[in-house]
Amino acid sequence: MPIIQVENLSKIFGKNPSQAQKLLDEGYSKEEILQKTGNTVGVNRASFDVEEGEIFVIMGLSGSGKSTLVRLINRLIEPTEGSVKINGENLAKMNKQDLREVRRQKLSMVFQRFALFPHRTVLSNAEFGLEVQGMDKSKRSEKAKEALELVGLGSFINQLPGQLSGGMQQRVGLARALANDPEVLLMDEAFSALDPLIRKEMQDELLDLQERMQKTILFITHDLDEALRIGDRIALMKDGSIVQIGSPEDILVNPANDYVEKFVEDVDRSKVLSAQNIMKRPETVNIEKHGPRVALERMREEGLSSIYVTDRSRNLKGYVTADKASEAKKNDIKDLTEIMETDVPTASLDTPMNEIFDMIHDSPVPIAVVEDGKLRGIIVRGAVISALAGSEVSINES
Ligand SMILES: Nc1ncnc2c1ncn2[C@@H]1O[C@H](COP(=O)(O)OP(=O)(O)OP(=O)(O)O)[C@@H](O)[C@H]1O
Repeated sequence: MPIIQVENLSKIFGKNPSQAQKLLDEGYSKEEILQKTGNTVGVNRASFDVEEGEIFVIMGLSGSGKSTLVRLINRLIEPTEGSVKINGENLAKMNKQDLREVRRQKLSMVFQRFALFPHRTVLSNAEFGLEVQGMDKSKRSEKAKEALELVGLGSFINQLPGQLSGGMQQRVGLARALANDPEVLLMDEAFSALDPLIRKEMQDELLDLQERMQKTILFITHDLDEALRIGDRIALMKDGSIVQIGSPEDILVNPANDYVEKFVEDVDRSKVLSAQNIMKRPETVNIEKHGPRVALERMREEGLSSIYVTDRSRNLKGYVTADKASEAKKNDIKDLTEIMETDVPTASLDTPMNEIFDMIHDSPVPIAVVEDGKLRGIIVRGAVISALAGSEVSINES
């Protein structure tokens, strides 16, 4: 079961939310609704699941509804419509006591401005959530120390926040949330106040932490690069609605509409896309069955100047060029092995685009994408160029 289930969730601020929702459903825009009714659309019928152990990013420009959505998820505000379930339990049905328990044990917030107490030590700040829960001193110290170790602050526990850099302060905030050992970390623009280099460092650290601890993380950001970098999946919001949910690659390669397309136009694709996103189904000949004559025919039919050679189980053996095949045919050579090149340019499914770009530059043949020795696809020059340029690319798996 997904750990968070959001269904048809709406929040409209103002005096007549149900009238506004009706207009929204009829297709009026957020702006028109504000003009007509004076109500503001916060979130409009959002639906998604967050699976255990994933980093789910909610991404959108300022005012698109991210914070409202997070506040609905921990029920700091009440929805106009729809539901939020945590581990299958409907938040709307919980009393205050249950809700407090959920916030404590299941969802921990990490904030943008760290929310640290300046006169408390790092350790005491990290203990804060546990202190509020009434955990005794020695136990909470132990847990807070563990969390501080995890974020690399083990030797700073007696410092005051003011003695630490911004990045380190953010780690204290993160340690405080981790000390609670929540099922889900809610991170609302958690890295937005950090300068770019530190921010990147924190992103790496979060990914690393995630790998070690398999936490479920709901991460809010207005920064597309950040979203693409850390998200397993991203929900892209505009005017309160989710316009697309998908992996970073999905969003780049198959933008759902003009808005998303425009949005991702300037992204450095070389960092996000990998071989599997741009490979296509290869034409091949079978080393056990075919000779130079068949290879040549196939290349002529498909307009290729070379063709990959595999065995019956698709293990990659090499390639032959049209020139060699035609010469072999003339000289009545029957065996592909005699004319086959075995020095093949290969990539794996997750080889990043920038490496492929470098490889394809001086490669006489398309790059072979290989997994466990088997040929999974090929990458032609044009696909690399058009993917980098952001135009349509075809995704084909063999
Ligand atoms: N308490 C409120 N009363 C009225 N309108 C609100 C309230 N809170 C948010 N809104 C409106 O709801 C919309 C979504 O705001 P929200 O803060 O969720 O966006 P956001 O994507 O988090 O933006 P930011 O990145 O600037 O925080 C905005 O139009 C905002 O003006």
